[in-house]
Amino acid sequence: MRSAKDFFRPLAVGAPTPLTQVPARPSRVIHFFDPSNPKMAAKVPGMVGTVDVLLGNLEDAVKADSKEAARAGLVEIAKATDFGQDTQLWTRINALDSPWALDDLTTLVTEIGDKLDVIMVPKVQGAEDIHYVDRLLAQLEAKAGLTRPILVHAILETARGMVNIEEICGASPRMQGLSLGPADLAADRRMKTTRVGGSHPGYLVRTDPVDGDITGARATAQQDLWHYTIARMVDACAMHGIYPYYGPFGDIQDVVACEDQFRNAFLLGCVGTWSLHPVQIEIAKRVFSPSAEDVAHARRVVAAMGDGTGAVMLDGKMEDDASLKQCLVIVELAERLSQTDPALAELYADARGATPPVDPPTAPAAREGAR
Ligand SMILES: CCC(=O)SCCNC(=O)CCNC(=O)[C@H](O)C(C)(C)COP(=O)(O)OP(=O)(O)OC[C@H]1O[C@@H](n2cnc3c(N)ncnc32)[C@H](O)[C@@H]1OP(=O)(O)O
Ligand SMILES: O=CC(=O)O
Ligand SMILES: [Mg+2]
Repeated sequence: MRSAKDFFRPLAVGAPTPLTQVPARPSRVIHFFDPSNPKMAAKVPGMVGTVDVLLGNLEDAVKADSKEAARAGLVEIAKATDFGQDTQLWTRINALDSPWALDDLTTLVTEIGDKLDVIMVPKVQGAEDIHYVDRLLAQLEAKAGLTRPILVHAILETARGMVNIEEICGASPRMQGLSLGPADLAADRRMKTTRVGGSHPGYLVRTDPVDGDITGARATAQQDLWHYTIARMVDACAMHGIYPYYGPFGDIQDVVACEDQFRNAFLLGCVGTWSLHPVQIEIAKRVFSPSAEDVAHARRVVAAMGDGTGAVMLDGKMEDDASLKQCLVIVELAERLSQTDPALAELYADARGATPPVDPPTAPAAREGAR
């Protein structure tokens, strides 16, 4: 364990000073591409500005004999591309127990460290994995003369990683966030599924039999296999001031279920998700941006709550300090997204115009009468 006084000191002489807060940049959609695939690589420059994050993937989904080509391809793309202010460049390196991880880190930080915002580390098992990457990154940053620390994002995709989730989140000031890795996590937990994310028709609840007739018609409802895991991840991230993300949704054609899964994660507190195919980009951007209706309602509550204390009635519902805090989450997110997304800025400005007038705060005497 490091002393609190040392936590924000660089881990190598000449390395940049660690950040005390994770920059709050939009990351609704983390778009994966394989830098060794010429067709995908060619599309990357044209995607700048259309996604919040472009992620050059070096790990799973890149063939073993293409690992070096993917790494070299990413270096080439990063050097040749201006990512502008609104699109970040991330990478997913190979697993720390693979023969490629060390070369991934060494090459990427020394060659394109000034362009890389976040390094995603797969199959993180505990704080020791983050400590290893943390020190190595500091040495490489010092060697490369970087002035800004590269942040670290861990994928939650082993049972051990789940058990150690809090210590992973708090292992380094570099920690930017966590993503759910449902495919590897399902395998590691020995879940009996064969899908990449999403739920399963066999995971359901059924209503009780009527008059003891167990064979009669009984409604069932499919449940979310990932509810516990996502909720756990959201709490751990919130506690440590870092960001939670859904991960891959592998059924590219089922855009409807993809949207549902993303929305569940958004409602539970995730800030973004991965897109594996261009068709998932707009879904992710739409779902992880609050709706105009929610923003308009949240603004009404903020206006109605005045100094933020006490209770008021709005549309027949009680609002108070706690519901105000929820509304502020929505309003602040809308304002942040408006700074980088002109279409959302317009949408949310229109929502302001459409906002119905706020009822005057209910006077204590009137509230008495309403009881
Ligand atoms: C499960 C655990 C994990 O680790 S998930 C993360 C790792 N997996 C990935 O990163 C997968 C990334 N995506 C892909 O490899 C492809 O999208 C897969 C799913 C294989 C589908 O590819 P394909 O059969 O070519 O799709 P398609 O014919 O519909 O493509 C249409 C055009 O779009 C392109 N495209 C496809 N995916 C991307 C992408 N991620 N980024 C940029 N471009 C993409 C295709 O190359 C194709 O281009 P064109 O029209 O032929 O010029
Ligand atoms: O890497 C992602 C996963 O689901 O596994
Ligand atoms: Mg995985």
